[in-house]
Amino acid sequence: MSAPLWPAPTVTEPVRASVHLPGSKSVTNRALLLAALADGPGAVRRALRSRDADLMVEALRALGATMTPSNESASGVDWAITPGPVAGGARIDVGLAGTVMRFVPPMAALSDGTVFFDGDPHARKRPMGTILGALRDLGAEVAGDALPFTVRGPLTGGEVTLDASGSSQFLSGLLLTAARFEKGLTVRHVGPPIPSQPHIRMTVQMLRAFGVRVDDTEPDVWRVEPGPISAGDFTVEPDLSNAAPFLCAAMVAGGTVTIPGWPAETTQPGDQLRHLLAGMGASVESTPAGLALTGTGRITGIEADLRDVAELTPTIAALAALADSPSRIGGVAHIRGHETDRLAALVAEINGLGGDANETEDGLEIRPRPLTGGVFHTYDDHRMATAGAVIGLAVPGVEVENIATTGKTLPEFASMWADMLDGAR
Ligand SMILES: O=C(O)C1=C[C@@H](OP(=O)(O)O)[C@@H](O)[C@H](O)C1
Ligand SMILES: C=C(OP(=O)(O)O)C(=O)O
Repeated sequence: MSAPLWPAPTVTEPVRASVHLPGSKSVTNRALLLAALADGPGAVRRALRSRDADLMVEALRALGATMTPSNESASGVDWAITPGPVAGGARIDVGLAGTVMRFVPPMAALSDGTVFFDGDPHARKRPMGTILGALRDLGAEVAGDALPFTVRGPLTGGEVTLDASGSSQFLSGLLLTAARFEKGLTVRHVGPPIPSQPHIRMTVQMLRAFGVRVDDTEPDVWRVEPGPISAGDFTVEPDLSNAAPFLCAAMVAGGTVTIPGWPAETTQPGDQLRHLLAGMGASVESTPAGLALTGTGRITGIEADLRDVAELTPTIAALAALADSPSRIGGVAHIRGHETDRLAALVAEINGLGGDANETEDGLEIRPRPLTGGVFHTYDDHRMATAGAVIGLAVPGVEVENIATTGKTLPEFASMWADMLDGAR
């Protein structure tokens, strides 16, 4: 059965909207895991409710934590979390969530029982070998080099060397549980640069917020001291990567989109949107109501290395396909291992609408060419779906396949999009 098609709304008038975004996926899934490993009951507030976050909650429950929701609303959910001894024997569904497949196995290795992991069909293709190899080097019994696999501890920690150039999540995953290893952990990265560095800073900063001592003073070396993870009360920031398509709407249609609650300081890579989108023609300012982006409907192409902000690539590529000058995006070879091969998918779908894009060794080249309507395939990738919605704003007749795939990180995307555009059509 083919997936349903969503007729992407086209705009004819400038947009004027304020868009409240729920919590960051990356912050939510780190906070939930740290709270489940802490030394007593704690709370994670305004946590994202989405497929990836729900998979994390179920994984933590399966490993022995008690997770109780309250105050559920459009801005998220508050979790009361009581850690338990990490239990073996669990079967964990990681879905297509990188944060679940890379962050939970080191926690599972605290148990001396076998824990089984599997996920969506495409999840079996996402790279796992680096982190599973590191767990093996540290003494865990690991069967498999990709999903499905089993992990059995306990491991006591120590030192490990790995090449995290394929995903920053290999490193973040090890660091998040490391304080609970008897000897702590020293991780040394050897290889090409690690992508998504802000996500590593997010890991280190959140570990410190939970009372863990981390030394990151030496380049490419991280030392986590053994000790308790302190229970506390943690509030999640809005998801700035999911702000991307909404901010882009003001660039495509003209007008202003405001995102309330944009943090003054943050480790989220989405914060870079302020500079990236300004470089493509927007004016961006902090206002008392939030971050406000004003666009003119004209988009300038971009030459950018997106290694640090790799998850923004699909949205930037969508804008580039609507720009009036060529774009060149580099530094993102590793996103071939994201929810889908994003470089291949973006080229296929932009060109499928009559565009002019090609892959390079580590990115994309996109040249201006008028686009026409058609089906925008999404490959179960939430960011492909939102990229299709951005293109559809300017191109009549774009139909986005399986818009429900946005539920990975933003289940309300379609209704939020419609609300934002109310009055602009
Ligand atoms: O740690 C995280 O929360 C993430 C790290 C990044 O992964 P990569 O380093 O694989 O790009 C990012 O793209 C992903 O969306 C979320
Ligand atoms: C790469 C992404 O997700 P994941 O956490 O599944 O790696 C993403 O959200 O763009």
